[in-house]
Amino acid sequence: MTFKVVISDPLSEEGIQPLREAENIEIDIATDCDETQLIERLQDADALLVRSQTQVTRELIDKAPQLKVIGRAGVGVDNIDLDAATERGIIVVNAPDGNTNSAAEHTVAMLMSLARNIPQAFQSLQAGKWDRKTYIGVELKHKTLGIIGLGRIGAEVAHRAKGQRMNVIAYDPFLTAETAQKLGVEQGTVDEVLAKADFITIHTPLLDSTRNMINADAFAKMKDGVRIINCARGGIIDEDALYDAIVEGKVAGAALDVLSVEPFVGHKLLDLPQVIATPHLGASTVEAQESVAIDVSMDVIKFATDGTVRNPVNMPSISKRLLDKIEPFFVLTEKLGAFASHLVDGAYQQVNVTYAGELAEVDVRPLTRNLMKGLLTLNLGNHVNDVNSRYLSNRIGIKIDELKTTATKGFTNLITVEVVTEKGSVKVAGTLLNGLGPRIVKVDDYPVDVVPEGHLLLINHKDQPGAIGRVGMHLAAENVNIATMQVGRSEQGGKAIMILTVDYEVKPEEVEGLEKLDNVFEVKAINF
Ligand SMILES: NC(=O)c1ccc[n+]([C@@H]2O[C@H](COP(=O)([O-])OP(=O)(O)OC[C@H]3O[C@@H](n4cnc5c(N)ncnc54)[C@H](O)[C@@H]3O)[C@@H](O)[C@H]2O)c1
Ligand SMILES: O=C(O)[C@H](O)COP(=O)(O)O
Repeated sequence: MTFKVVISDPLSEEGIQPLREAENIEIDIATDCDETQLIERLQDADALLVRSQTQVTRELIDKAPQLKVIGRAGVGVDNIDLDAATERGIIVVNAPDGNTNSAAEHTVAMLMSLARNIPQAFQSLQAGKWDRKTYIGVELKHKTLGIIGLGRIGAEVAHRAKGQRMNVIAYDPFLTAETAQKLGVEQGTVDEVLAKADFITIHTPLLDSTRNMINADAFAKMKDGVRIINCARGGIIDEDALYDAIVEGKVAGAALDVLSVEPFVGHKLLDLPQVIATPHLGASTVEAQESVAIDVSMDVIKFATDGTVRNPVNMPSISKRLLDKIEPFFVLTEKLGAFASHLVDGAYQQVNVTYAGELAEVDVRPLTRNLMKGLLTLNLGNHVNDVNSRYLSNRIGIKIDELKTTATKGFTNLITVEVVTEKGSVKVAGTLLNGLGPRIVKVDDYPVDVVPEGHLLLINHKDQPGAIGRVGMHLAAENVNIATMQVGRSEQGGKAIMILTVDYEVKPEEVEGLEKLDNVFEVKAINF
């Protein structure tokens, strides 16, 4: 089957070459489309690739029925409705490293242009003037650069600023004293950065918590004559407050690559002679564009090939090292969840997943997401996947606990899921047998050895002579062939279970017939 990729913003031709060369991938370049036309092109699309221009709204996502991946050839994903994507189980990937250098270099270019009035001076020359007085600048050496957001780009800017012999003070909630020391940067609070800096550059994402963070209050805390650079995202600076601060003389100048609404042609800030601006060019270099387009193309190819990606945005990424350890267990976790889902009645309230043995040492969250996918699919359908299983569990109100233990009960690895519902609970344990695949080894208190494949019948009954025979006779009369049988009991003459593998899916009326047999308490049909 062909995997269709719609590209709605201009991407580097070299960068999308891997997609062109990939087998079974069809590319549809939809860069000239309006929204209605884009929705039409998305009807049979599996993936959508964008930059910052296309607004990937909830409405657009809702109207793209086959969409599985949204690729952002760049860093910022504020143009993509991540919640809507997650709810639909659509994985969003970006290219977090490909444009770091370009964005940092652009920031430095803006910093220098701002300090030396280069764009204004050139404009004046173009206007036929030789004005050397108006455009007197300031030096960077020994000035303080305040960096808000010391991630990939912020850190690169810090390196370069040190090269200009600037002092650097930075605030980032994740900045450790050790990293600050390594970068040669003073660590400060936001207020300290605002108060000490001669130049302030912003490198945070646009989030609810960063929207308008540089507002009138923040300007009031800054030095008089401060200069501001924003090559991150429009909306982080309150533009009216910046305008006022410049007009009042508090801020000596601003260099802006981004504003809250783009394109920002005609914005009032552009009328101020202290403002220089570029039309969102931070990532616009040949190198960065090729790199980010290759990164997302490779992730789309990976997704189309094995359903995994390297740079997920709406679920935690899994390092290669972790993936090597946990990948074999995905087949077990999904089946454990599916197995348990067939055994419980009532709305799920609590799910406890216990990991024992070799798994107790690693990050098991991806396995729990996969187990929840298995558990929810029976009732919610096939749109449940590893991306949205946590979201759907939260929405339903299921509390999930992950536990780790060294008590392996003789297995090298053991995963136990306990599902508590309003009507009761069930506990299923499974293991991955080296070379033999997954096995269910315990159902509630009954030790069993079941291969979770094909069509299973789980029969709760009383342990007494003839019970097995009656079930066998009944199924024979219904022409249901038994391939394997497992019997487990907690004590002689007590409650027991039979787990049968049968050749075909058992019909509901056949299940009802079994439940009418003497001393049969409950029958569940499980189909993998
Ligand atoms: N102008 C452009 O063309 C261009 C190019 C690339 C990236 N960007 C923008 O730059 C942003 C940063 O990119 P990056 O690759 O460095 O991302 P990053 O994730 O590596 O770094 C962002 C940093 O911001 C920090 N942060 C978050 N909230 C903060 C807050 N309230 N105060 C201080 N720090 C905070 C985070 O802890 C993180 O370290 C992107 O989100 C994107 O919007 C713009
Ligand atoms: O977030 C980013 O990666 C930059 O803002 C680049 O955006 P662009 O791909 O539209 O140039």
